Amino acid sequence: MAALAVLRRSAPARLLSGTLCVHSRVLAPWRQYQSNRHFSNDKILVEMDESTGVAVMKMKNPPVNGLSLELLTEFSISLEKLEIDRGCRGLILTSASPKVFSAGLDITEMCGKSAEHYAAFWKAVQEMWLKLFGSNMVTIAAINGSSPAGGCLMAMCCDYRIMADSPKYAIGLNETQLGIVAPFWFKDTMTHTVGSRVTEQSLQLGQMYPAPAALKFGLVDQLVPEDKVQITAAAAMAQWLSVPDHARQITKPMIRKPIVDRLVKQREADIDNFVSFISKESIQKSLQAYMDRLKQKKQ
Ligand SMILES: CC/C=C\CCC/C=C/C(=O)SCCNC(=O)CCNC(=O)[C@H](O)C(C)(C)COP(=O)(O)OP(=O)(O)OC[C@H]1O[C@@H](n2cnc3c(N)ncnc32)[C@H](O)[C@@H]1OP(=O)(O)O
Repeated sequence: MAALAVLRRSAPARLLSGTLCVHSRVLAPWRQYQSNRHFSNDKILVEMDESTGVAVMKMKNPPVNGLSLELLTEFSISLEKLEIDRGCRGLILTSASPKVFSAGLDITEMCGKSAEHYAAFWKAVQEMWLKLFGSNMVTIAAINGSSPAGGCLMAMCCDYRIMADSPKYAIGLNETQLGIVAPFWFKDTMTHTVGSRVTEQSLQLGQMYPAPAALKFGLVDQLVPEDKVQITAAAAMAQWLSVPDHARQITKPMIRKPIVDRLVKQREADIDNFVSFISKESIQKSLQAYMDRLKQKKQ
């Protein structure tokens, strides 16, 4: 059975093998899911349209879709299920909460916890990135609200980004504003999306771009009225899926595999680096002060 699976694995799956070895389309796992082709965990809701082969994945971690360990774990499991399903060709990633796509990493996961917890958390962040950035499927981010830091990272992992056209919503890698540093693979993802010059400036300043500015820099590909984000994502997906899968799936890793491999080669060192950085007293103080500022903003 395992040998058969290897034989039937698609070429791109082999190209991305290593940590990303789940991309064969040899199973029919919808039989494992509910018959209505919806499946849901606490933090992730997936609706699969069998007629189009498109899955819509909604993050649902109110109030701001903080990327907690639980959400990240459920995300990776759900994505893996879709990845091995031959009937699923495209993924639209969006938020179940109005106004926020994702507030990025859940800061409470990085404050006042043990080294073991930080290591497990960071491994889950890496896993999310490896799976989403390395996906064989067409991936479209339907950004229906603000999307700082880890939220921006998730959107940038996708092949195409559609954002709600409102200056109220901003997107960017704002880590330096928190006194922390976007790791090299966040930086690589942004460079891949908008190029070196914009990335250099954005990362140093921790710049958040209102939607119209994000469009100008190519951080997002399209702006549409808020109530048209989902339907536009579906239309864009249909266009992407009009390209034969095999050709598109061989093309995508030509660009992405070297970026993926950089992290794969140094995953453990990257985890150690994160744990040692985030455990520093000065960094803990910065994060705590940032959380206090977020809370004060409301008063
Ligand atoms: C070596 C490498 C080292 C480190 C690398 C680490 C990389 C880190 C990546 C990250 O993603 S860090 C997270 C950065 N995220 C942010 O800065 C976003 C902060 N949040 C906001 O800007 C806003 O909340 C918003 C997303 C724009 C939404 O605004 P809104 O007005 O709708 O909500 P409000 O601000 O009132 O927040 C509601 C509630 O949620 C709490 N909150 C917000 N963001 C986070 C978060 N990222 N993690 C945890 N909690 C968060 C906020 O405090 C409020 O809580 P309260 O109701 O209890 O007051």
